[in-house]
Amino acid sequence: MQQQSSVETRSLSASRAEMSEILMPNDTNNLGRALGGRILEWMDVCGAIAGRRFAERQVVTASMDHVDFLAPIDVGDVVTVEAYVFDTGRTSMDIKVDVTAERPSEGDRRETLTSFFTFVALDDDEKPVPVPDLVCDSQEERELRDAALQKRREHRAALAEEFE
Ligand SMILES: CC(=O)SCCNC(=O)CCNC(=O)[C@H](O)C(C)(C)COP(=O)(O)OP(=O)(O)OC[C@H]1O[C@@H](n2cnc3c(N)ncnc32)[C@H](O)[C@@H]1OP(=O)(O)O
Repeated sequence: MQQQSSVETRSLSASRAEMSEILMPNDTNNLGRALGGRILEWMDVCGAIAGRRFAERQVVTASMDHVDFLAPIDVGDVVTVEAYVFDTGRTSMDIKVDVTAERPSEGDRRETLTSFFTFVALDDDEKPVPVPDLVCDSQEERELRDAALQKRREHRAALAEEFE
């Protein structure tokens, strides 16, 4: 009889999260541009949703990588945050979070920043608990996973070079 594996798995798609906001005056600095902290908050929330969908547990942010704000986001822009799990440890999940901004009337959509978060799943006693293994069932999922692994490697190598 064939032995069944008891390792729980979950697909990358199961983790995907997306949220959009209109950048309001309350979210801006005195130049009418996005407050960096507000964007980081939305990234943290979207990343946590991806982690909770994947782990089906409460999660906490353990870390986030360096962030570069590549382009301004102006009041009235539609800000979209997207996140997915691209790697897993025993109790931790690495999550890529991308932010784009757009003026629908102008038909543009700008990449404004990306970062990589680590979230840890917690059990009912708020202790780290194992997460499912990530599986990529489709070509699209494999490409998303590989793109995230590659981009994080590049980010970290560039940072290491900068601080040498
Ligand atoms: C200040 C704030 O408000 S931060 C925002 C909200 N976040 C929080 O409140 C989380 C506060 N931190 C914590 O509760 C704990 O440090 C935890 C849950 C993240 C980790 O707990 P620990 O007791 O260190 O657990 P443990 O050593 O077993 O590590 C658990 C996992 O977390 C990972 N981990 C722990 N610290 C970090 C870190 N700084 N960066 C990335 N991963 C980390 C470990 O590598 C391990 O992963 P693995 O199981 O996949 O191998």
